[in-house]
Formats: sequence, C-alpha cells, structure tokens
Amino acid sequence: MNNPLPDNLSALSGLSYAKGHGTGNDFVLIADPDGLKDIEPQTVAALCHRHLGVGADGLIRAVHSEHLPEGRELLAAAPEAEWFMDYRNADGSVSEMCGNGVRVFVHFLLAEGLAELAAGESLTIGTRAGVKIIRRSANGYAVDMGPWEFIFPAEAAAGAMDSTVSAGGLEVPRPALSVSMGNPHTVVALAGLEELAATELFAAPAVDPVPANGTNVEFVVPAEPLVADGAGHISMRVHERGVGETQSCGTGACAAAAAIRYWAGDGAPDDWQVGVPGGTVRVRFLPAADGREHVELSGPAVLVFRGIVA
Ligand SMILES: N[C@@H](CCC[C@H](N)C(=O)O)C(=O)O
Repeated sequence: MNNPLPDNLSALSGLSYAKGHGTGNDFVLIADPDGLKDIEPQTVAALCHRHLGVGADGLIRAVHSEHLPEGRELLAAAPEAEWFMDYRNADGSVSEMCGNGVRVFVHFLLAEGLAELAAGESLTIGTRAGVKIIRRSANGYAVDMGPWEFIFPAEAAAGAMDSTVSAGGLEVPRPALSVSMGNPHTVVALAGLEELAATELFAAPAVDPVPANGTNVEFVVPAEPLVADGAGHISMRVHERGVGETQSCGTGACAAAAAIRYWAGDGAPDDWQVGVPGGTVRVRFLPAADGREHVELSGPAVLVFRGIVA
C-alpha cells in the first residue's frame, strides 16, 4: 500500500508541537508567531493521521494576526486580536471556526507564555469566523461565539426544517435544520438514545440540500424531561466535515442547542448542557452589547503532551 507519510511529514521535521483536547475533540497545536510555516494540506493530513502521524481531529496554528490576510482584515476593527487561530481539519481542509479548538488554543497560548489571562479579564482571538472573546469560567473557558444564523432562512421560517439527512442505521431520511456558527452545521433530532447509538457515522451522512461549503452533521436527542434545574439537556453525536465522527464539537453543540431551542418554542431555556461522547459542554444564549443575541460556549481545555516531529 502507498504510504505518503514520510515525505509529507519531513517538511515539518524538528517542529515542536503540543497535543491537546476539549471534551475529547483533539488537536495538534503549533506556535508560528511570524507566520513562517507554509503548511500544505497533505502535511496536515499526515500529522493528524491516527496511525501514521501524531493523530488528531485538526491542526491549530497560532500566528500573529498581522501575518495572515484574514487576520489583517480583523485587526482594522479589533486591534486587540493579536493572535489568530489558523484551524485545519484532519484532512487538511481549512475551517472558519472550532469551538473546542479556540478554548484549547487559548490554553496553549497561556501555557507557552504567549498571552496572559487573569480571572475576570478576557482575551480576543482572531478566527476566520471573526473575533471571539474568551474568559476563564468555572468549567474551563467561556467563549463569546457571536450570533447563530439559519443557513436557509426562508425555508426554516416556513417549516422549521429545511433539509433531510440520511445515515447508516436510520431507515428513512430525517428532517433537519441547517445552522451557521460561522461554520456550517445541520442538526437532526432523533427519537431516543438507542437510535442515537445505532446511527452509523463511519461514512458521511447524506444531507439534502447541502450548504454551499459542506456541513458538519449533529444527531441530537433531547432529554426527558428536556429541562432540569433551569437548563435544557441534550445528547449529541457528530460527524464533522473534513474529519469523520469526533468525540465532541463545540460549534456543533451551539448549533444543536440553537435548533432544539428553536423547535421547543416560547419558554425554552437559555442555558443548555450538551452531552457528547467526550464529556459535557455548556451553551448559553445571552443578550450582547451589539443588541443581538449571542451564543456562549464553555467547557474544559487540556494539554496532554509536547513532542517534536522526527
Ligand atoms: N470540532 C470543531 C469544529 C471543527 C471544524 C469543523 N470540522 C468544520 O469543518 O467546520 C468545534 O469544536 O467546533
């Protein structure tokens, strides 16, 4: 069998990296403050390969915003966004945003001594989905993710569902709702935990219509009762664009909570606990200074080890 790994990884020989995760969504993190590393998609795929590389759901490069065109654009409006999270999926594709990743990114910056974040203060990070503001929270870090949006607003307004999703283990296509958190998501509600466990996510679910740049797909089961101790509770599995099934997806948890809250209608809570295979994240819907409702995601961030590419 053809093994493309050695040549692709040799481009990174000697590179120091850290490995970290947020509720099991795992990342290779590298510091490249001056934006000197030109990382090809094949190199990312080799590094993230579960058997032939370090193994991860994605690569996160910490680069000064001024060294990326996307970062320079953000700096005009938010000069405090010194650091930019350059996020790549395990297959090498670029993503706009990663909710678990941005917490781990900040944890990495602090551990490397590249930034400071005292309790009660916040740090502004540049991403391809705009700036994200992060503070410490009881469960780790809380991120102001900005507002959520329907991807197909006219269709969603007309019928509360705008697409269908088919996956192994599900006998018929299921109605779904596509939600943007800066990156695309399609949320499907299933009947119960047995159906959630039986859904096969080895292959990408078929979504119709697919959002313009592809989509991440969240399979969600509302708890019974849905609301306990003032918070909504849901269980979720996810198939990520550019990766496959992952243990968690932060932007996916936000999209799932937004969709279930929308379907639940008036009186649905603003506070949500989203259980994923790798743990639990919290999602809150809060009024923001810009007059819009923002989504706040919070959860843990862990660094596991550091290494050097051979
Ligand atoms: N796991 C991430 C999302 C990573 C990007 C995603 N696969 C995409 O292509 O949009 C998260 O925690 O949000």
